[in-house]
Amino acid sequence: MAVNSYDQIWQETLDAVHARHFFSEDTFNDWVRKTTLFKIENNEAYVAYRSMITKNIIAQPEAHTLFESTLSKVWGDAVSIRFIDYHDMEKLMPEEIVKQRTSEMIQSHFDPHYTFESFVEGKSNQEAYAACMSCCTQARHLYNPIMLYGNSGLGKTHLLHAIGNYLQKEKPEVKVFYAYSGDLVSILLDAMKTKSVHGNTVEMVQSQLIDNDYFLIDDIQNLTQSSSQEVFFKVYNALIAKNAQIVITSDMHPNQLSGLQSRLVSRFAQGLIVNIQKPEFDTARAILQMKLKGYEESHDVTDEVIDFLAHKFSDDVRKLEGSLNKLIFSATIENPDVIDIDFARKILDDEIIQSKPDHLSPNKIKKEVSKFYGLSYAAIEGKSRLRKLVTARHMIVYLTREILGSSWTAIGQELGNRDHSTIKSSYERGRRLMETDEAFRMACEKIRSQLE
Ligand SMILES: Nc1ncnc2c1ncn2[C@@H]1O[C@H](COP(=O)(O)OP(=O)(O)OP(=O)(O)O)[C@@H](O)[C@H]1O
Repeated sequence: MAVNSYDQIWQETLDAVHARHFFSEDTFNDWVRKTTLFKIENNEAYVAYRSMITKNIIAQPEAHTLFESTLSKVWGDAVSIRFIDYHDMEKLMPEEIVKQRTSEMIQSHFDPHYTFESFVEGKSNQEAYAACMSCCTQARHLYNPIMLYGNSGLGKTHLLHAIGNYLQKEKPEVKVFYAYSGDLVSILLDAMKTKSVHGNTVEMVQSQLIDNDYFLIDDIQNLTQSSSQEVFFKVYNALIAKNAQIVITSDMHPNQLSGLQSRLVSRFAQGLIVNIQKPEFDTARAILQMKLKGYEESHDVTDEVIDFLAHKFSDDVRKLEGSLNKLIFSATIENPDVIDIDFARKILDDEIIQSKPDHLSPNKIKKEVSKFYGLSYAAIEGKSRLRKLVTARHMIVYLTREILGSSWTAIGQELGNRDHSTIKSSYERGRRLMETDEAFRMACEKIRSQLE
């Protein structure tokens, strides 16, 4: 019988005992729950307790009888129970103890908020979303491993948890393992330490890791410890051989993963490598709108604020969320009629200053763009619609908004007092050109690098 099944049986037994209200709520949660069923052999069940208080509670004759009758029902056959001190159990059945510990070590927990439904899809992340979703729904794993890479805060962990949550709900029979790579290293190092005392723990952990249908590892770049990489390599190969799906995340492309053995990196390249980029404006906006749900009644946030946050903090969705949270929190204290751009600027001043390159100003951007296109300020600020002038204006608006997050009005002033809506549509035009016009995009990169 697998260790996990004993856990399940004992869990059911405890729940049934709990339902009888034999123990007070506190006694049950503080003492009775802290027991473990290790084994049932020859109709004898071995249950361990960790403190004498627990023992005194569970071994009273009436309680003992209740446990035995309940466990017999759950087990499907009459059993008698031997309550044993955990440390004695360790001597009696070291192997079971080790199995128990390793199964505790590798249990996976998924954040219930990180689901596919709560993930906003956009051009920047749609491939990653589709790859993760399809590995859950398709019977055959077409891409193995799937590797998601991208900067911090762009939703990689969210997608791994979304896979876990989806599978737990839709396919509960499937076994899913998730770990942050640093935790996986600790699990493996712990196993290596206990090896000499209780048999080969590493092998046990290894076989429990392989006994999964989905294997999700977050931030693989931190798996730098070499003996852990050895074990990981074996586990990885065995999982691929049995067609278990592997999904890995990293903050960089596998080719740049310097701390990992090249044989591992080359294996990652055999699957599907997908880049997650920073959310484009519309996606950042949609993320904010979604995070705002539930607050609409109590807080009126203007569209301009949403646009402002989406421009300013889209490099990292964590910062995007954080800025919105800070606004909502401050609004709860200061109680403004509406969360408008002035309120947002006042509250987020520190964040804006931190993320704004301090050597830059709208004027410096105008200067660099004018130089690049060989145009005078007067021509740029004037009314002529010559193509080169129009392009330069789009470039100034686009860069000033992207880099500095300046308001439409401030940018308009820099461009000969053009109005708010002209600047806004010029920015939209600039954004489209970035996607469709290679020359514009390359010019933008060149100017940006000059500015930096
Ligand atoms: N497209 C999205 N839709 C909704 N929420 C998102 C999206 N992308 C990121 N988030 C949210 O942003 C936060 C940071 O995301 P996450 O932790 O998944 O980033 P990450 O890429 O794993 O970063 P790191 O490499 O630092 O671990 C989370 O709260 C997540 O829910």
